[in-house]
Amino acid sequence: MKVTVVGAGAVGATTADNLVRRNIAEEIVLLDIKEGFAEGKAQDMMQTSALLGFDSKITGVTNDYLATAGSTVAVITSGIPRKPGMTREELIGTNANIVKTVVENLIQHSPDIIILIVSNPMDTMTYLALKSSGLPKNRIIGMGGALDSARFKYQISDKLNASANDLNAIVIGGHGDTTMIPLIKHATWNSIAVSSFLTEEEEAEIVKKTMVGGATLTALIGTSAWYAPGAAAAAMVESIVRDQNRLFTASVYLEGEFGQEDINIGVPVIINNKGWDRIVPLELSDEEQKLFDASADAVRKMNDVLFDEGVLKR
Ligand SMILES: NC(=O)c1ccc[n+]([C@@H]2O[C@H](COP(=O)([O-])OP(=O)(O)OC[C@H]3O[C@@H](n4cnc5c(N)ncnc54)[C@H](O)[C@@H]3O)[C@@H](O)[C@H]2O)c1
Ligand SMILES: O=C(O)C[C@H](O)C(=O)O
Repeated sequence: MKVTVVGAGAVGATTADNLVRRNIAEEIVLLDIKEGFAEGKAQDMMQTSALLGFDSKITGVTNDYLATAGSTVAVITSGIPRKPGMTREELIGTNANIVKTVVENLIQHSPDIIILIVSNPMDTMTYLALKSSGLPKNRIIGMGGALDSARFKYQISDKLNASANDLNAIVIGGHGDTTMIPLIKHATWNSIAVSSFLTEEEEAEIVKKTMVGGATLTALIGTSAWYAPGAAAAAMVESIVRDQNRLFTASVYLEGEFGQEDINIGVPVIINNKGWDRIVPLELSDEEQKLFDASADAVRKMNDVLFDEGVLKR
């Protein structure tokens, strides 16, 4: 099984590193537009195999899509990350054309491919990948909710002094500082509602910290995060290639589900070898539905930019 990772920068290389060291795919191709960059990162990772004991093989290439032929999955991380003080949405001007071209190139050599979009603004990039490629909706998945949910669990675990592994908690909606919706009232600690251990103020603090999780790290590091994003992308790839039927929140195309249509946005889905297989129904309170609708409005506004700028035709 071959997996391609496009973009050998911080997130792409971390995704590839997680894939090789955990033997998730036999063959990984790391592709970047910067001459020699992916080749160097791939060699560096291969040189850890004798130390870590994996058998996967990773090859780096400079913009050579022939090398990606026959890939089962591709993870697209190519594009620019934000700097402190920026929003993810400000990246659209540069990243839209990169993502569109990369998708075209991938499909040309791997017509049956499942594509996982990481580049920001992720929900809009996922919508662009779907609309520009014409691929079946189940084969285009946006990675954001898996990361945001992991950050949500981290914040709850920190507050409760509990293991994050004992928590069940998801974030739905757009992958943006103001659009994501951490569902605190649905969160449980091994089936016990976390609300029963937290004050309203503590819950609000957890939700706020989760929503600005990416911005907080960007301010600290000077560029956006990569360890948890890479781990989240690799976990989703694993569920595809090992047909695990894991439940993640992911940005998928809605056709009336959750009261929305013609949009890619984060909802709970099952991920397996078909891509995203099905949406898992979830009852939202009136307040949660209102937040979801507002989040969809904001994502749709970003999607409109694609049409206004002529990247997509109506
Ligand atoms: N969805 C998420 O949860 C999430 C999480 C983290 C980062 N991101 C996004 O992922 C993207 C990458 O972040 P990063 O920190 O890895 O950035 P980075 O700058 O470290 O790496 C990006 C890489 O993309 C390459 N690239 C640019 N154009 C290309 C093209 N046409 N073809 C192939 N490669 C190309 C660059 O050469 C660079 O190596 C950003 O847009 C960032 O905002 C999303
Ligand atoms: O914060 C960012 O810009 C990158 C990514 O979307 C993240 O959440 O880490």
